[in-house]
Amino acid sequence: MADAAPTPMMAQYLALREEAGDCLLFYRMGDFFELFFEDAKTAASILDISLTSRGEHNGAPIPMCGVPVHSSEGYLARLIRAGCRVAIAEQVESPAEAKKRGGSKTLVARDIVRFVTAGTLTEEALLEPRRANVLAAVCEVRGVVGIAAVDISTGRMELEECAPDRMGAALARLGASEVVAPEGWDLPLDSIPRPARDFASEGGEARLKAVHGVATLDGFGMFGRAMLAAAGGLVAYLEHVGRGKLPLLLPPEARGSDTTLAMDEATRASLEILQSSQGQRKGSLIDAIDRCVTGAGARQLADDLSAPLTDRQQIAERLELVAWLHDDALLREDVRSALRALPDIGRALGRVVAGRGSPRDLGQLRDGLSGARNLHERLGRREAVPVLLTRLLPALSGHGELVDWLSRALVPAPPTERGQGGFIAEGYDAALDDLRRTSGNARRAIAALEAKYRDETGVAALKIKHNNVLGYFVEVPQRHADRLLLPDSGFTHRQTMAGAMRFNALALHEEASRIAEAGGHALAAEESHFEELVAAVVEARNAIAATAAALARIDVAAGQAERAAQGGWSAPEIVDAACLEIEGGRHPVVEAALAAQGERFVANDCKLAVYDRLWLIGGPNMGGKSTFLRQNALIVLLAQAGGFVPATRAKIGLVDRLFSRVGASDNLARGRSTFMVEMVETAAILAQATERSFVILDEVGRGTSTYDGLALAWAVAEAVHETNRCRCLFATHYHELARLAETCDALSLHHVRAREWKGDLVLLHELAEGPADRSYGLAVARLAGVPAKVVSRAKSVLDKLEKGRAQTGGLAAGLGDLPLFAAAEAAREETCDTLRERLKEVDVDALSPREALELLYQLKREAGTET
Ligand SMILES: Nc1ncnc2c1ncn2[C@@H]1O[C@H](COP(=O)(O)OP(=O)(O)OP(=O)(O)O)[C@@H](O)[C@H]1O
Repeated sequence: MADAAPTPMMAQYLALREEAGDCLLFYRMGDFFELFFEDAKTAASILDISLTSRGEHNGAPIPMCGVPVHSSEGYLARLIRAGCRVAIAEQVESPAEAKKRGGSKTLVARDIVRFVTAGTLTEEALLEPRRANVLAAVCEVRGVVGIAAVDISTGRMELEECAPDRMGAALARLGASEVVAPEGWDLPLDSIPRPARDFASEGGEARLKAVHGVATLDGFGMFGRAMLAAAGGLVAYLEHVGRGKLPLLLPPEARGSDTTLAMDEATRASLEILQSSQGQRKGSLIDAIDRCVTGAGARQLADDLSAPLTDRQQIAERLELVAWLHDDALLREDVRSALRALPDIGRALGRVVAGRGSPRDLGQLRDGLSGARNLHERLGRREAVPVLLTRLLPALSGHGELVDWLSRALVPAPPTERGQGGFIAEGYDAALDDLRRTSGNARRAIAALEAKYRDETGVAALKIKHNNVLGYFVEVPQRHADRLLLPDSGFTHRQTMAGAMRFNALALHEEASRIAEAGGHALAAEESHFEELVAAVVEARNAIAATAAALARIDVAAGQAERAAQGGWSAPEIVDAACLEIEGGRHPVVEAALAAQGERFVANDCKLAVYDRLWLIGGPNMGGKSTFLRQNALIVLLAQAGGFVPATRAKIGLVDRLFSRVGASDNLARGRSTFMVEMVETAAILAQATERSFVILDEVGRGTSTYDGLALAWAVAEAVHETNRCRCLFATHYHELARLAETCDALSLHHVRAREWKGDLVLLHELAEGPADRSYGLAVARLAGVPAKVVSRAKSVLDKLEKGRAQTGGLAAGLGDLPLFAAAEAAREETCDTLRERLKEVDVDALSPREALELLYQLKREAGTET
């Protein structure tokens, strides 16, 4: 049977559906957004709303679900969080316009007005106040990866270039909620393919110039080809989702890859910087640090912690500001309470520029900018102001005219809805005041009419009411209607209701028209004022964004100072030498968790130097090894982010790259076994750590058999010591590794202390010098509640094993005569050198093809046997 021709509505729907691509289609019908077919099934199951059906398509019922327009934001938020993207199809003409266009049966025209995607949100309700929302575009140009990233809720845009193998780390730092990349390219995980032609450097450059109305980008910085290509892809995608309308984009900043402390994805995850291993903010570093009083401050702090600095001067400037606010508690509280009152002007600006601003957003800009001006006055009066603050201060003022204008124009608390008017202040526009007066007078006149009609008719229950169908009308109870029904009563019957009758009257009609007319004109006047104010804000967008950024930076510093004061933290000293001297160091997250249970954290020292750069740390399970490793990495990170650190004293030699390989993190979701992940990450460390890096390695080799594990741990420790020569803390359960201290002169042995007392294990969480005397695995097992029978059986197995070890010399028995790592390397180098010598001697031109082949075989044989 041939398919029936689709109804006009179905045809319209299907065309829009096609255009929506892989997004869900929200199809506007009256007060609802409706979803059909597969979209309906997906949305109904995510939103947990009922799935119904409406009409038929090709003989089958069409699945349908819908959400009310007025509460659609909440539903959108849930769909976006579940990983969906949504195309919004609105009615783009009124039913009256449709009728005029094509007769009474004409379908209202609809069009996709916008795509809502995770990376392109601006609505307050859809965004988390304390988290940036980043959209990134990546591509590769001649072996260089370009990354463009923007937080369109605030317009901040940055461009970056890196080698292909550093792309993962760069994307991990950005933590983008959406990534686009050219189709056909080997796409990074979960990215959205976009047409490759969008990612052209010339096109990107032209787009950026057009957006910012400049003839050259030189004023913003130096941008490589790959950066511009990525920017092109980013702007093109934004044009696509906004249907040609671009959101707020501030001038791009180039972020050099060596200006920030490099950390790969595994390191970020294991240090739990922005989220805990469970994927929540609770339990993360930022959760333990963040004392910002504004959302913008919290977002800036997240950015700082994701990208600590490597420039000593810049770090020192941030620290100076923190110290200034730390040392003066009154000043700090003053600044914080001023900031606390300020609305999020960065995001209000984003909405206004994107064309989705409300009168409330303008009100927020007025309050935020005038608050910034006040803060400027207060801080500007101070003497001996830190360098960073003197640079930030000018950005806090300078909006005088705009603030005054907004203050005059707006009511104190403007509404979010602008359709109803009522946001322009009285006294701002005399004509508007007149219109309002007219409609106000007319309202009063209507009240007077009601009294008059009651008098004339003698019906005390007479009321003048209003609805959208009849407009204004007179209503009386049925039993009093007779008098109004008389031919000369002056009233015309309109409607009979159960128990009541409704009438019209000439005078009432006139007053009603006056209200309607004046009201309409008043709304139009307010609308045009709104547009004027929006234009002024758009004009000043870069300066407003600079104010928002300055406020955020001050909030971060004040928050860091507050955190330091609460925890007794200290200002780190940043130096160039490759040292790491921490006295009384603590782990901010573990310490807070212990404090919540009324327990005390034991502070520990760490003292690494060029001549003692690798600490091998042993000791019982649960003894605090991992905690110690991480706390030192976190202290480095916090210090280079420009904040105080949880230690009584810290002297930190600048670190270029930070690596953390902690615990056997399962990554089964990615289809790799625990051990494989461990080795991949270890390989990355060995390949990338430099003499300026800091590495923490926790139980490398644990994920495989004892011999393999020990052998790998041994070789990795040696390589780190001899080749990478970085500062490193290495926790291990292999006692045998202690023998490395005999050959590696910059390696020393340490352990976390424990004691057995009356058969119970007491963990002291205290770091001490020297090798661990023994392991306490069985005692820990008992502590954990492993049945006594099993523990005692394990004890007899252990006794046997230990007896065996005593006889054979143990696991590492044969290692005494192992040549040093460096010596072994040198031997390998030597064989390479003999080959090199042989090759040097060959006169290629004098060889016949046959001889050449012969020689090649011979060289290959030698290389094979010698290595
Ligand atoms: N310095 C400390 N002061 C007080 N308690 C601590 C300290 N360090 C660790 N702890 C406590 O001990 C627990 C275990 O610490 P951690 O995971 O660091 O031990 P570990 O030696 O690495 O153990 P394993 O070898 O089993 O991985 C922590 O969760 C914390 O409660």
